Order: sequence, then structure tokens, then C-alpha cells
Amino acid sequence: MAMRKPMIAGNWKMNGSFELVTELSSAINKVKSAKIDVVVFPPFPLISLLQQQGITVGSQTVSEHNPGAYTGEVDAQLIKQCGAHYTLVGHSERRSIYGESNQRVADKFARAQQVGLIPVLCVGESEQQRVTGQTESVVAAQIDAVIDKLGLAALKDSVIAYEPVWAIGTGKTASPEQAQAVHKFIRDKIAASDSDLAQGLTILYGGSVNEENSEFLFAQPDIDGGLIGGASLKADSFTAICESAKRTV
Ligand SMILES: O=C(CO)COP(=O)(O)O
Repeated sequence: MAMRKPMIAGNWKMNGSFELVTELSSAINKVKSAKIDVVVFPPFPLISLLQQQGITVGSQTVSEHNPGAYTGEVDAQLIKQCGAHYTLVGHSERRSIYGESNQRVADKFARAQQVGLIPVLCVGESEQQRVTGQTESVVAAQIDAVIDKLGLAALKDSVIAYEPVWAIGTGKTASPEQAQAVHKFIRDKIAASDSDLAQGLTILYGGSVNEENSEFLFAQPDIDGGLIGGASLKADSFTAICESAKRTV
């Protein structure tokens, strides 16, 4: 991953508080380094606050619509104004709990880029899909929905996060070899059309990453960092994961 800077992203999901912002931002500011990008995805109301503490931030989702009568949704432009640089799109919890289709995720990806937010496109198969041999076709379809809508070049200003659904919040991490195989599949798929784009693309792994397994995952050639859930809420764990990413550089 010589030409790609490792990224460690913390997805707080529906957790967090003003107190956690204080605790985590001081820990992250200590671990920050030019060697890695550290990004936090907190709930919407904490975006500005974290940004004011010097943390690079993103939202956990974004509306696909332009501003208007969409009660409860948050506009991409406003998220950007709050200081966010990134947004997750298509996290598996959004897909499964809120019914987001590949098409809708592609619409969100498009809207994010329209206002200059960098979308982090989350992809991954369920356990059932893995055991029935559908991992590659599921992941390919999730990526193709974006390519079909916007063209391959849209992936240039984006990040992909491979998060197998069976590994999220379960403590069942994909082995480094399992994760590497899917990351390589994604990079090869894109390289078939544009090898420079594929070589420059940051592909994160997510799903039960912790300070014990991060080093082995990040040592894989196509794994450029992690999207961390549970362990991103604990200063010690999150900073240890960041340190393990620094050691790969
Ligand atoms: O969903 C995730 C990050 O987006 C992963 O969550 P866990 O690290 O808690 O498994």
C-alpha cells in the first residue's frame, strides 16, 4: 500500500455524548500523525463540536435529496457546513434496519460528492451470502450501483469500506486472509478498468477490529486501514489501533 496513506475511522453509531467528545478528542489529538488519517463519524449533533476540537469528522449517513420537506433528514451541504469532510453511505445497519437499497446508496453517494463530501461506501455480505458463495457478487453489485449511476471515475474521490455483516459487532473478525481476499477482489475489479484509480483507492476493513487483531489486518497488502465500531468508543483501544496503523508505514 505504498502510495496509500492508512486511514483509521471511528464509527460511533448511536453512541456518544459531550463527555465522550472531550475524552476522545484529547486522546486522538495525541495519537494524530502525518503518517495516518484519523476520522471520527459521530452522531450529527456532535459533528461541529468534534471538528472544533481539531478532529477530522464525517457523518454516518446523508440525505440523497436536496433541501426540502424531508422531516428528520439532514442535508449534505449542512453537514459540510458543520465541518464534516466525509460521510458514510450504505453502512450495513442503514441497509438492513432502514431498508437502503443499492440504488438509494448510490443516490446518497452522488449527493455527497455534489457538495464536496467524500463518501465512504460501505459494502459487505451477510453470513448466509458468504456460505452460499455470493460474497463477490454481492460486493460487486454494491459497487456497480455507484459506477452505473456516476461512472467509474466517481470512485476517485471516495473510500470503500469492506465490512462483512457477520463480523460487525459480533467479535467474529474476518481473518486477515479472508479480508485480504475480498479487498483484492475489489481492487482487481476496479483495476480491470483503471489501474491507477485502483492503486490509489483507499479500502478499509471493518468488523470487530480491536487492538489485538488490527496489526495483522493492516499488514495485508490491500487493507489500507479500518472502520472501527465498538473499539472506537474507548480511548485506549482506538489509540492502540491508530498506533498499529502507524507501524505499517
Ligand atoms: O460497523 C462497524 C463500523 O462501521 C464495525 O463495528 P464493530 O467494530 O463494533 O464490529
